[in-house]
Amino acid sequence: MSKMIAVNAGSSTLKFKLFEMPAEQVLAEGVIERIAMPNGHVAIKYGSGQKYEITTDVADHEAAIQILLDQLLALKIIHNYNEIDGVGHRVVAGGEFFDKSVVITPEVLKKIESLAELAPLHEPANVLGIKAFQKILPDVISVAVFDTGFHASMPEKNFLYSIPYEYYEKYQARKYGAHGISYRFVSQRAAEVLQKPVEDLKLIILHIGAGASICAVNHGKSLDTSMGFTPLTGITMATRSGDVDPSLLALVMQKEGITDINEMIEILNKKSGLLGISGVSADMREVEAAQAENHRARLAREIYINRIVRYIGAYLAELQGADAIVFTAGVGENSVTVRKEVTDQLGYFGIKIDQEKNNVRGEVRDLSTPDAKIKTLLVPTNEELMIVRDAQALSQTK
Ligand SMILES: Nc1ncnc2c1ncn2[C@@H]1O[C@H](COP(=O)(O)OP(=O)(O)O)[C@@H](O)[C@H]1O
Ligand SMILES: CC(=O)OP(=O)(O)O
Ligand SMILES: [Mg+2]
Repeated sequence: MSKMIAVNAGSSTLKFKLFEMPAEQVLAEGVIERIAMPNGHVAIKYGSGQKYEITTDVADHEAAIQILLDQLLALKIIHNYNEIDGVGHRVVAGGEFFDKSVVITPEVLKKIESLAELAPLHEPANVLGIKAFQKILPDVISVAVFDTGFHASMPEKNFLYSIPYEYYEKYQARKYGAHGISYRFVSQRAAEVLQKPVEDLKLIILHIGAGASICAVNHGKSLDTSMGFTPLTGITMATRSGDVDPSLLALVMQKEGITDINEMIEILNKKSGLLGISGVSADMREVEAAQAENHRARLAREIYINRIVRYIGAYLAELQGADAIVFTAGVGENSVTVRKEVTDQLGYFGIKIDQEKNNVRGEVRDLSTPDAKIKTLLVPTNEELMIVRDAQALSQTK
């Protein structure tokens, strides 16, 4: 028996689960959310039902990692870091270099650091997490589990952009997608709910959190996904723009006196999406609360819903139908109204949910009406379980 921890740094959150392995028993789990936003929040469950919760501003991911390390000891979840026998880290971008989970050696870490431009909001936080744990546990196995790995199955016609081919050959300029750890978990869990082998299913999974993307999963494999070279494109997100016409950037830069393209891309990453449209918040809960009186908050939600509907339509065409659409991640698991408003627009395809069944948060559930042609499922994601399983498997081969 051993204790292994899974560390999952998202754009607005740091999540962790400490497992007893190989039993996969969760000894403690927690989330530090609203990182770099007002009213950050820390919630940790541990022991026999104990809870630790505080509201405190969390400046950045470095501060979040420090809170995690401090609370592991302060709450006596462990008495000494040496009780941890292995660490698994979510790493968002593996490029074309990593299509599978790997043990983090100094060379691997260097390679991950060099891929930062493929996930500018995430990779630096992932690297911080890796280094922080390596510092306190230098002799313990540490494993990287990549978000892009699941999308290695995408065919060329889907991952290539319609730009000169030589850019792909020279710079691997292509779509990589993200949220693959989540898609791997959710597609398997959805297959269990549908009581069919995943190989027999066509699924459209909506991973909608602060970062948000959609994946067309054909026979258990990623066929296409909405995020691109970086996790910036696709649908509207908390602070990210999703798809925009790049020509627009030249105009905005010229008018606003922005001379550095990276500054412009940072605006698309950090000041756009729900935040940029509504001017209220990046947090869907606050945008929802404001929409009754605030036109721009309402508009932000309408655009958010529209982009999801648009991609579902595209993926229904690409997959030539689907067995189910599946909601997951922060918004997908918790927002009854987003699920309602998305599915309300998909009746044409035979997607129909029961509003009573939909009145739920964070539980596995089939939301469909009996006459729905395509099912709608709610499947909470569990990226940490996927991470720890890979860490455990690699620790056996070490
Ligand atoms: N009850 C809720 N209603 C609507 N949105 C919610 C609710 N609870 C959480 N969220 C949204 O979930 C998002 C966080 O999603 P999550 O997947 O945990 O984050 P990350 O993308 O950082 O991994 C936040 O932007 C928050 O607005
Ligand atoms: C890739 C990505 O956007 O991740 P998250 O949703 O965790 O921010
Ligand atoms: Mg996430």
